[in-house]
Amino acid sequence: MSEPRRSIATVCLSGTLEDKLAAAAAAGFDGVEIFENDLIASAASPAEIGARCRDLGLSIDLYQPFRDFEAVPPARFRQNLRRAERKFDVMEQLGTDLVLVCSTVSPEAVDDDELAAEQLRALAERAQERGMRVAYEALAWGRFVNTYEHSWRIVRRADHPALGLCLDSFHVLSRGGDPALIRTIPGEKLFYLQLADAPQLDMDVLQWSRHHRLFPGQGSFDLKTFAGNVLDAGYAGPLSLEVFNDVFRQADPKPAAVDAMRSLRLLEEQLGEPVAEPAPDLDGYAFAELVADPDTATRLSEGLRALGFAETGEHRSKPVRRWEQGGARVLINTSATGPDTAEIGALAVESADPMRSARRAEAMSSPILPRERGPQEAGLVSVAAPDGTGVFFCDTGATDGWRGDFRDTSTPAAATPAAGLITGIDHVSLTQPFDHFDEAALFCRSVLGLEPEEVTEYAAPFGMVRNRGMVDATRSVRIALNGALVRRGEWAPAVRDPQHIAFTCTDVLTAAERLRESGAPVLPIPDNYYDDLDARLDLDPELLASLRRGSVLYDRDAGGEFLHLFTDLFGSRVFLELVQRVGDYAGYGVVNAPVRMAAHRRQRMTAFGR
Ligand SMILES: O=C(O)c1ccc(O)c(O)c1
Ligand SMILES: [Mg+2]
Repeated sequence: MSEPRRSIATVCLSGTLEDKLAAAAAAGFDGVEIFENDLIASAASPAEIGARCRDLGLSIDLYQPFRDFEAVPPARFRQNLRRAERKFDVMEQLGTDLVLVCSTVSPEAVDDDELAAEQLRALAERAQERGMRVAYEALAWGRFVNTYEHSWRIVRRADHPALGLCLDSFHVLSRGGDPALIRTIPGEKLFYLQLADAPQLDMDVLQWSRHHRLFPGQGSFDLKTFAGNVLDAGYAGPLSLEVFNDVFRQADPKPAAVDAMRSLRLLEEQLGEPVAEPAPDLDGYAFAELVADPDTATRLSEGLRALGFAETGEHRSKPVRRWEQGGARVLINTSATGPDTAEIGALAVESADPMRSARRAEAMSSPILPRERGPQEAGLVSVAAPDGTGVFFCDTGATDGWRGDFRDTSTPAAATPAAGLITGIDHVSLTQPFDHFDEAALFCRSVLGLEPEEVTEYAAPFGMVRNRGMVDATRSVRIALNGALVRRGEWAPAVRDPQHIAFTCTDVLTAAERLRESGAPVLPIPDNYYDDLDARLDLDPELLASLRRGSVLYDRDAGGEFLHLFTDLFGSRVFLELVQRVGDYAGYGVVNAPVRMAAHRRQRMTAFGR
């Protein structure tokens, strides 16, 4: 397969037609499908739009959709032909030669393949006279034609060189269709390929299609097999994204188009295209960096010390200090301007080949961030996740590694009672801005090579929340993505977009005991929670009493158990967690998140009287 052309339907993106074209071009697409409504609302003439696209380096690969054309009575058919000629005029000015006709949903249409084929043939004949072609697409909810097999029977019957098929992965896979037969269709009859993923939802297929489509790799459709069959059949047109999605329709089109491009590259990679070097193996976190104002940083430092961390280094040129315990490393950067400010500025992962990680990121539409670098400082490479969090690729063991950027300040660690129980970073949890949840998952997947885990949705005090873990093959790097299911209202109490670092702890109950004695800022968990644990899980009374005493939360799954505790908030959104996985527990204690959220709300109310 030679490098395919990449195309995107304007319906995928938010804004006016001009906004959409600019975003598609900036993200590197070769072409667009112009959705009719976008053109109709534009003040630019079709010829001007055509010229704009040429200036931007975009071809117009398809004009769409032309609806309710076929299998109608003669009077309607004459009107439809007239309508088609007007659209051919538009296409001529745009400079495109392919129109998409989707299978009829009209109440006037009749169930007559012969008639449908005959009328489509007449349309193709008119198109051909004008140097154009018609791609017939079976909508999953088409009145009579709703499978690609059926649309192919009609196209074959019509037997006209200017009539072929448009295959859309959504319409085939949403109905559980078998894409294997695509391979039997001659490649020259496959005029166009539209790609969309979707989450597996049990709902009306039209609603599903119009609101919930996703870019490839964001949902659960097997697009690799689908697109592979289309290419194997000899299809030589563009790979085109056609994603109707309520969130993307209102999201900034520039990053959305970049995300779309990333999704196509990931799919091409799955199809065997060498679009990027493979993601190197990861081996845990090198560090996590918290950026805070000086006051909040002081409280964070005290919090880390209470958890048993020791300050071990000071950055040579930046206001950053290094804290460590076991394999857990946290940088505290005091460059934020307060008040009450702390956030996770960056994550750093151990990469088997940091430069290869960086090249892969660039190939996956995540440019390397420019970085100021002082003398004697390592050439660390980082990229930005969609939410702005920096991601560094490190080789901590290397002689010129990031540690050298710090002057050692190791003073004998203050003998904090909890010292020694923390061994590393288990996961980092990031709340995604509403518009970026699926984008973040795709970033983790395509750039970092993490695999997505199950999506969990739960009702929390301030709204529905989605959670999805992203994890590497050896489970050494886990990122927990969280996001609201609907855009958050103005009623926004408690913690906005919380973020936290979860440390691996060898014994959370002992840690809790010691932290309690030392007066560390452990988040208090109410009795109701423990009464319910007892009712649900019938835990050993002694264990239950220890959990309750230490404000330790508990969960279990098929693989094992999970004990965890949280700290209070530092600033308005950051907190820390100690976690202990017993056996093969795979989750993140999501079931306990609502209790934690309400507890943080109480903490904020007490601290600020609001
Ligand atoms: O939802 C629709 O109407 C619609 C229109 C054109 C398409 O290509 C499609 O897949 C769906
Ligand atoms: Mg389609």
